[in-house]
Amino acid sequence: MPHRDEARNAAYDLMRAVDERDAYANLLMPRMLRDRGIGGRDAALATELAYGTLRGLGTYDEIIAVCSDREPYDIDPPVLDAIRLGAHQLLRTRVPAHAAVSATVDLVRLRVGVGPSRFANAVLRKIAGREIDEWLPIVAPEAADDLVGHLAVTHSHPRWIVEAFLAALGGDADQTAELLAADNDRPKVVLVARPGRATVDELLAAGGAPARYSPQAAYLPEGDPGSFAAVAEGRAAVQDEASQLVALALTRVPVDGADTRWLDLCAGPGGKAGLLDAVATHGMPGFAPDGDPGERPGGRPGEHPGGHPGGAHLLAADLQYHRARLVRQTTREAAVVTADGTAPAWRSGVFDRVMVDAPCTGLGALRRRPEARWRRDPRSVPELAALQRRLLATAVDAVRPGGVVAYVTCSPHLAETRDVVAGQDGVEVLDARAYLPEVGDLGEGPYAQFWPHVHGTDAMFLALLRRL
Ligand SMILES: C[S@@+](CC[C@H](N)C(=O)[O-])C[C@H]1O[C@@H](n2cnc3c(N)ncnc32)[C@H](O)[C@@H]1O
Repeated sequence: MPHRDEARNAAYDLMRAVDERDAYANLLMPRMLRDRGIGGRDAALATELAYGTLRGLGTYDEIIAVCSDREPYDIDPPVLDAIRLGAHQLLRTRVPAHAAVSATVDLVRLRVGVGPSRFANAVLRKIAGREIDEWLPIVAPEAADDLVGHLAVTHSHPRWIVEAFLAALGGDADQTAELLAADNDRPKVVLVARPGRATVDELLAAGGAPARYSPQAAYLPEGDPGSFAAVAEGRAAVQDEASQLVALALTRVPVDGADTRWLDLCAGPGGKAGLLDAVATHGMPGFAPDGDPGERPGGRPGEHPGGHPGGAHLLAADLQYHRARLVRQTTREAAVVTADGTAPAWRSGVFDRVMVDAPCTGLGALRRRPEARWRRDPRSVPELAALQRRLLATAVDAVRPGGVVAYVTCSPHLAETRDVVAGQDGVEVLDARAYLPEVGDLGEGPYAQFWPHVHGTDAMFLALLRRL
C-alpha cells in the first residue's frame, strides 16, 4: 500500500473507532500508529488528517449537505466519514484535489463498496469546485441574522458551546471567533519541572524552550516528552501552563498560622497534585516570609513573587480508584485515598489549603481532544454544576478559618464557574489575579480566567476563597 494511503487508512479507521466505539482519538491514535509501524511524516499526516477532520466536521457536514441529495445524517456513517476525510483534504490541506478525490473514492470502494464510491465521487467533485473561503459564505448564516449559527458553522463548534463561550466573553463576538479558531489549533506541549525534583534549566538543557508564564514550565518544540530524563523519572511531566499556575496560585496566598495540611479533593489523574506535592515538600523558590525573595536559595528577587517555604503535607483524594492510583505515580510524599469528596472521611476545618479541581464539561480543553466538542452534552451542565457546588461546599468545610480554597474548572462555562462560586457562603473571595502576577488579561476579577486565544493555554478558571 502506498505510504499516503496507509496514513489515510489509519485516519479513516480512527474516525470509525470514534464513531462506533466512542474511542478517544488522542489515546487511540498513537497506539494505532505504533501497531501499524507508521512513523515519521506518515504518522504526522495520519494524525493531521484524522484530528483536522474530527475538528472540522461541523463545517464539512454543512458543505456536504449542499453537495449531496441527502442530509449528512441520512448518509451511511462509513461513507460519510470517508467524505469528511476527503473534504478536509480538499479544503484545508495542500493535497492536490485530484489525489484527494481519487484516494477517497478508492478508500470507499475498498472499504464499503462500489455503489457508495460513485456517490462519494460525485459529492467530492462538487466540494472540490470551491475553496473553503468561498464555501463559508454559502453554508454559514450571516452574522447579522444569526451570530451563533455563523460562528458555529464557520469555526465548526456546536451551537450550545458557541453560546456558552459568547456569554463567558461578555457577548464579544470578535473574541469568541478568536477563541473558536484557537480551539482548532494544535496545543503546544508544555512540561512542568516539579520543584525540588527538577529545574526548568534542566528541561531547557535537554531541548525544551523557555515558556511564557509559569516559572516551572518549558515548552516542548517537538518529539516525545518521554525522551526527557526528568519526565521519564517522574520529576517533570506534561502539564498545561494554566494548570500549573492555578496550583501555584493556591500555594502563594499568605495564610496566618499553621500551613502544613493540604488537600486536593479531586486529584486524579494527578497533574495538579504532582505540583502541589512537590511545593508542599520542597517549597518554591522566591518565597520571602518577610522580606527579600533573594534571601531564599534559588530565589530571584522580584521574579516570582509568592512561593512557599515547604514543610507541608498533601492528602490527595479521588472518587475513582484507578484515578487515585494514577495520583500515586505523580506524587512522592502525598497520602492518596479513594474517597467521595461530597461525603468526606476527614473532620471539618483541618486543612490549611484545599484544591477543588472539579469534574466539569471540559469546554476549556477542546483543543486537546478533537472529537470532544461533538460528544459533550449540554444536558450535563446542570448536573455537573450541582456536583461542583457540593464539592466546593465540602472543600470550604474542610478548610480551617483563615485557610484558602482554590476552586478550579477546565471550563469557562458561567454555570460551572462564577455561578458555582457565587452561591458559596462563609468565604471571602480573593482577587485571584493578584496571585498570578506574571499573567495579564485574566479578566475583570476577582476570578482569573485563562483563554486559549489570549494565553495559549486551556480555558481554565480559578477562584480563590478564604474561609471566614
Ligand atoms: C478535572 S478532574 C481533576 C484533574 C486533576 N486535578 C489534575 O490536575 O490532574 C476531576 C476529578 O474529579 C474526580 N471526581 C468526580 N467526582 C468526585 C467526587 N465526588 N469526589 C472526589 N473526586 C471526584 C474525577 O474522578 C476526576 O478524576
